[in-house]
Amino acid sequence: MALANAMSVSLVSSNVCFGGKQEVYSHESREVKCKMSFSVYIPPKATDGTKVPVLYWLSGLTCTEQNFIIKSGFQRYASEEGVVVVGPDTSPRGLHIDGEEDDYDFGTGAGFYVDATQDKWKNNYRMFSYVTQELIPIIEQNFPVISGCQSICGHSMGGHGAIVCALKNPGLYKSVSAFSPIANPSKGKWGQKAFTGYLGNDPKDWEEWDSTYLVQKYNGPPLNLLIDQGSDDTYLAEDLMGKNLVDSCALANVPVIYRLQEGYDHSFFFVSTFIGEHIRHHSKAFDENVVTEQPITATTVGTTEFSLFGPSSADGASLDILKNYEALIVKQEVDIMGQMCDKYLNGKTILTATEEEESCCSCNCCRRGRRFEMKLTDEKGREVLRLKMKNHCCGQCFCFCRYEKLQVFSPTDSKIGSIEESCNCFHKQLMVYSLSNSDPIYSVNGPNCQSCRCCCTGTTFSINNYSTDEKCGTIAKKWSGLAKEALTYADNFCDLMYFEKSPKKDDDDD
Ligand SMILES: N[C@@H](CCC(=O)N[C@@H](CS)C(=O)NCC(=O)O)C(=O)O
Repeated sequence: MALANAMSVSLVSSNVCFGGKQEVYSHESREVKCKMSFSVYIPPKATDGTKVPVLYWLSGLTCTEQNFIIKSGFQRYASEEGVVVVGPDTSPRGLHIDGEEDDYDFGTGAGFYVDATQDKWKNNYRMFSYVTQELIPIIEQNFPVISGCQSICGHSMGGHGAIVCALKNPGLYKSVSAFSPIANPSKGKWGQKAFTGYLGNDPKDWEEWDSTYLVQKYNGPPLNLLIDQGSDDTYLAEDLMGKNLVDSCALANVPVIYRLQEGYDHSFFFVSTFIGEHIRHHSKAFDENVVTEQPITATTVGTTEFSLFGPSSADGASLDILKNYEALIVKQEVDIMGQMCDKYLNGKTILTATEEEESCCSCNCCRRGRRFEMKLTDEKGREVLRLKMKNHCCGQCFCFCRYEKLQVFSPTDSKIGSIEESCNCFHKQLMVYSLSNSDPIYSVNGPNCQSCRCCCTGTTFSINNYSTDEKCGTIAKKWSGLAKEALTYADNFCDLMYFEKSPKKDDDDD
């Protein structure tokens, strides 16, 4: 009976939105010992009671449960992806604790998602336990969500709160994302003020609530961590310091995609621009068949790139995922590759590329110019990378010096790099670019024959590090007959790609 009361919620408002319902509820909270409000968006897919995954949203300083539901426009994407979205208030309210209402960045509207230890605050300012322990069962009891299928994201104070909730509860969330998180609160003025008040004067005690320290100890399943940060955010240098968290992730070998978005500020205009991408990121993580985790960091849309393998590493970006694999097979419509695979790939870690989409030109002369999309999957069939080529036919069908550009994306649709065919009439050369570098990171060098695909029985392409010219891989192209060669674009690209250990790494190992 006591449990039923603890779980009961009262409807405050309900509005139809993108075919679903945007609602607000209140309830008496066990953890923060006052009445709390939270928002719940129920997508059309779940309005008949069908259970769907749930995404928790944590807002920033000064917000209630209202700001996000009014300003971000997230409902369009939650409706499309079929995700329930829950957004709690940012602190307890109306407790008449001395000093509670004095500042916008402490007390009311500024709970910082910690469990306070200081006398004045410790009975009520328990937003961490509220979000991670009290709210989840309340939502599972009262709304159509799949138990245990949840992710978390947030903005600023809430962005950091989301990361801390995930770091302190390994495996509780399938993925985590943040907009402009207060990433190293022990070092910034917002964080120092709040932590002193809630946690006391000893900065050592703050480390338990600071993501930049916590990530060093993280030892759980993949976090699937995505962070967006505006480059023109006025709080970036003194309060947010996302780069500290990224560097800490690099040291701890915890993957993070950190995107510095050129020109954006700290406002909900920024959140509303990228909230669709975040919801899709979480939606992919709910799908067990997709690897949202990349072994490296960090894409940016602007000119800056952080890499988990050293801030100025030229081959940063997620193309490094290929280093985890020893070979890539391009799957063909007539699978003679099986025999080859058995022969050459026994015991190797492999990726398989499958062409996804064929459209536009069916005429043979245009087929190299048509749009296509190729999925690279690991041995468990989980997507690791995606290659896309936009349709750029026609008019050039008989030009030998065709300029082609293949875009490389992560499974969550972040652009990682590109592959371009250089304009050389005598031999085939492909250049592999990461996002921020103007120079290629690898070159793929074909034989000295433009039309080799029509006359060779087997061909080898070498993959070289562009700056050192060291060979780091091979593409073995096996001629498989005219009928089959005409079937896919994929087999024009390569049949079998071996990634050799780079000579430099071998040296290091010695
Ligand atoms: N200068 C702001 C600082 C607080 C702020 O920027 N809050 C962000 C989160 S850290 C926010 O979401 N504000 C509410 C809104 O924009 O609707 C203020 O005094 O309100």
